[in-house]
Amino acid sequence: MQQWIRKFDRKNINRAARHIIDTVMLIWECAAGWFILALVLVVAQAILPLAALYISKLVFDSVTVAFGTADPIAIDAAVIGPEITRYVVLLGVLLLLNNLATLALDFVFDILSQLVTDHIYHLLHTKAASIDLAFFENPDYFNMLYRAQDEVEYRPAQLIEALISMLKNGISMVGIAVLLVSLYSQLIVILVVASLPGFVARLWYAIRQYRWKRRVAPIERRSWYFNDMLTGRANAKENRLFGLGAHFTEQSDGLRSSLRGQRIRMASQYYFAELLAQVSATGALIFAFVIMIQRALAGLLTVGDLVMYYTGFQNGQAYLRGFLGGLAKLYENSLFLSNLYELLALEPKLVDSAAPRFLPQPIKQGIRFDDVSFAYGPGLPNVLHNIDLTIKPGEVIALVGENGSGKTTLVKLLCRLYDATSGTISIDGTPIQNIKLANLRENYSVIFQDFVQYYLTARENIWFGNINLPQDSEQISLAAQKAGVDEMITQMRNGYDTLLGKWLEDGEEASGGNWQKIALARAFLRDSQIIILDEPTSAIDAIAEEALFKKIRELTAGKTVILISHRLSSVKMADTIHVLDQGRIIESGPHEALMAHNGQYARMFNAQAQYYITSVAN
Ligand SMILES: Nc1ncnc2c1ncn2[C@@H]1O[C@H](COP(=O)(O)OP(=O)(O)OP(=O)(O)O)[C@@H](O)[C@H]1O
Repeated sequence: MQQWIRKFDRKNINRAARHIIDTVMLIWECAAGWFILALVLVVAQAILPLAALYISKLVFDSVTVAFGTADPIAIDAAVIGPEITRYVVLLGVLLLLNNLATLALDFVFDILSQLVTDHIYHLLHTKAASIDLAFFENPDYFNMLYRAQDEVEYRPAQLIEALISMLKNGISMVGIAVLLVSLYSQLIVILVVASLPGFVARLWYAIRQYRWKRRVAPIERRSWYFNDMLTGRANAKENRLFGLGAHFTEQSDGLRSSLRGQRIRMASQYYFAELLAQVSATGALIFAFVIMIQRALAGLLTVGDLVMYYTGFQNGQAYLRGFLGGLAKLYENSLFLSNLYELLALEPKLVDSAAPRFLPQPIKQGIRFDDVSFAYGPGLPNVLHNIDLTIKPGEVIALVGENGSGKTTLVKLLCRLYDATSGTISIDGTPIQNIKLANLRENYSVIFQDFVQYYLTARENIWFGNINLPQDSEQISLAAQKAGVDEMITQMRNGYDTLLGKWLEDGEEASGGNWQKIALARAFLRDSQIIILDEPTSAIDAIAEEALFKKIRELTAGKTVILISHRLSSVKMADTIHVLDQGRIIESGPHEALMAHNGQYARMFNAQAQYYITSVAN
């Protein structure tokens, strides 16, 4: 118990209170009108049953009086007297109104929940689109995202439900409290004390469940990963060819069974606590009933009073249970929403400086890396060391080197997807941190090796390269021609409006090389000063690749081009080739100079050439 009290400390309460207020504000922001309507209906729903209870007491009393004065045999069902008739009609109207209010509230609650859930998704998506790339390479972020997303479908709805339930039951409870105090004030104490165990059980369970969910997020994500691998398209081929299906299923079953075991253990503890709460509530009801019977026998209560007080106590228990349950649920949901607020509180670190500049059009002096070093995070080793590099405007440069030598990282720094750990990257003398981020990125046209295949139309796939153009711009097919994919697109069922990929109905699948050419077309569409192609032809056949690189200058028309490729024969036309090795530039120069130098580049080039000669000879 002590441990539990420690857990339920002031900090938790403050945090929960803050999140409840935040959530109410959030509901207000996106659905003020519906929220007000819900409140009106809640008040109606709280008052109507109380009024109905009072009217039913009047009916009972009138019937008792009629029993005392009239000959029961003579009482005709059709003639029950004007007073009783009035009460019964009124009772009927009140009950009907109450049912209508309940229905209307359910409907409003449904709409309210959907509006709030959609609004939260909007906030989540806006946040995910604005934060730094670094977040997406960090498991902590994915755990946070998983926790926030896992709950977003139903937590806001539950929170609204809890709020509504609290309000409704709270108002009704006050009415019942007044009624019970008028009979015997201690009844209220019995009511409250008997309801507390249930409240405590729910609160205890909420905190346990919240902590458990935080702890198991990585395991749940792992289990989802196996689910994706088994049900997704990406792994379908390998699963079959390597026979991995059974292995992944076993892994997934193991994780799910461990999670299930933990869940069942927690649930059984909760139901045991709930059972104790029910026992205390039933005991309290019987005890209160005995007191009421004593008072009736003493002549202090009419039969109508007895029925009203007994029903009132029973209802009071339900209202109090509803109120405290609502409070516990509110607390529980606010705890879970803290996952969402934690995510929404993330702020990008890569932001504009106080007075950002714009890139000159055109760039005159070029790009400079001065003594740039970089590590992907605190405590991680540097993957780039003291890079000095100059790229003149209009120059075509190539970055080559073994896997993991740092080529892509260098380009990511230039795009300011990360900031260098030390040293400066500048364009025309201005450090890129001082250039407006949106303007900097507008000036790049980048295709990374892990380019995106959008399961949308071919047109959209290319148009995404420059969404400032109209979607029917002729430049889209020109870009496709440059990338050598126009013919393939026009031959598809709906030409540029053909849906690509097999994700949606009517989609047509493109080959790996054609997907890559479409990505290239996307890069060519963008009217930017700097073009970065990171292994842009890895999936393209050798002839198409050769043709593309031969006319790269023509295709890029005087722009600054950075090429990354492992096929050295393709990039030998670059003005300057920089060879990276373990995060350092070890050689730089045009192809001929590097060959004459007979260093690492010459060794790599000769090795590849040797392979081609051997292949041809065979
Ligand atoms: N997000 C990341 N977090 C931590 N380390 C990373 C991350 N991305 C890359 N690295 C590490 O940085 C180093 C350089 O990787 P980079 O992708 O820049 O090499 P590369 O030369 O482009 O390789 P490849 O030719 O295989 O594409 C590698 O050691 C890699 O493991």
